[in-house]
Amino acid sequence: MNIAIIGATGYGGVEVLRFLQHHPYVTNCFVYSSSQDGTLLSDSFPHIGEKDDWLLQKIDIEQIASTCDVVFFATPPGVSSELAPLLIERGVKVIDLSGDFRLKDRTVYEKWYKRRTAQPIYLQQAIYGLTEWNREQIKNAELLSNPGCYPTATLLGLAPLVRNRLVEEDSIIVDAKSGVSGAGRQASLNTHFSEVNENLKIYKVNAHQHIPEIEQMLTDWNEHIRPITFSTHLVPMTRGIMATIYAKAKNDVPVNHLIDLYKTSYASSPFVRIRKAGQFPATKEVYGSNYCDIGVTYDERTGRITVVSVIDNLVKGAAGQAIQNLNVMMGWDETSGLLFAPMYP
Ligand SMILES: NC(=O)C1=CN([C@@H]2O[C@H](COP(=O)(O)OP(=O)(O)OC[C@H]3O[C@@H](n4cnc5c(N)ncnc54)[C@H](OP(=O)(O)O)[C@@H]3O)[C@@H](O)[C@H]2O)C=CC1
Ligand SMILES: CC(=O)N[C@@H](CCC(=O)OP(=O)(O)O)C(=O)O
Repeated sequence: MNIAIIGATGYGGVEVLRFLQHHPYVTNCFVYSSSQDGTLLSDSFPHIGEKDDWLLQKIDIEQIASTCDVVFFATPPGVSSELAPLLIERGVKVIDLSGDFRLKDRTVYEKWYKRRTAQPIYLQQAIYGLTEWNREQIKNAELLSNPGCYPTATLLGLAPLVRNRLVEEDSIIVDAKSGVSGAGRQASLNTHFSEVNENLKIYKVNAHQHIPEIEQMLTDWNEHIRPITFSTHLVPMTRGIMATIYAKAKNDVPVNHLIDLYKTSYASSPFVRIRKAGQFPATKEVYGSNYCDIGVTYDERTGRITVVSVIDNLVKGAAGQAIQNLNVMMGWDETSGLLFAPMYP
């Protein structure tokens, strides 16, 4: 199988290549760039090593469609909504890491992303790739919309509670933190060293573009869910997301029941690991891996459940989940090319 990566000079794209170069069913990866064609990808990223195939090529839809079976987009908003339809029309499967096809309602996308949406026909065709909860649909996807990093951590943490209607529908609060690689490779004032180092910042308060993506999935699971409070913070670390989630339980629920529920919910999901009672995951415990680790508890005093969900934003939150989805789309073992332990410390 031949794969194309558009946006390979970015953090998400080069992570896709890092995993695919050792994938058992992928023969070749070709890399494309809108600004650096003619140069070697290893000039930008020496860590991946040199290979002639990784000469960055101009984005030429006909050439890509005649060479590749699947195309990954790891590009900023607005790129895949233009280019992906041209590939789909030519019979090529697309896996999009951007938010262009995630929101089904055009007006919601335009409000939160402040830009024009993709064509409605493709929004309807796109399958949302939260692998653990959408495998049946993903199997038949031609256009796969990979979830955002914060939504992945948040939705995996909330799914057992919301799907089983255990929490008050208007009580969900998510306090989320991300490492700086979540903002991509492009330098900016907000992400340069002196702004981030020894600092902790809240940003996009009540205005983060991942709010409607999370609510869309939650209301699919339980139509009574009300708008959530969702806050994002930038932390002086390179990788990692921690979503700390609070919700009011409808009834008292012993911690051991909660843990059993989470373990049962994810029994067939090799990349979700549930901590024992009283234990909570840290971002380093998933660093560089495709795992989502979850800890959960109940506070009898307040009647609230606390869930802590951690991922590596570039792996389970982007490239790793995208490859997990490729595996499901192709009927391969879901873990192909992805089963390795996190790096620690
Ligand atoms: N970073 C993260 O943790 C996550 C990112 N995402 C999403 O994945 C996508 C990629 O993110 P990330 O890798 O971090 O971003 P980066 O900024 O690191 O990389 C994006 C790449 O897109 C390419 N690009 C820019 N403009 C265009 C264009 N007009 N046409 C084609 N290619 C273009 C650039 O490469 P070149 O100039 O060579 O073409 C650039 O290297 C984004 O949509 C992001 O929101 C999703 C989940 C997590
Ligand atoms: C730390 C940081 O800045 N993170 C980014 C994640 C953006 C992202 O992944 O964007 P889409 O999912 O919308 O494509 C943010 O909070 O906007």
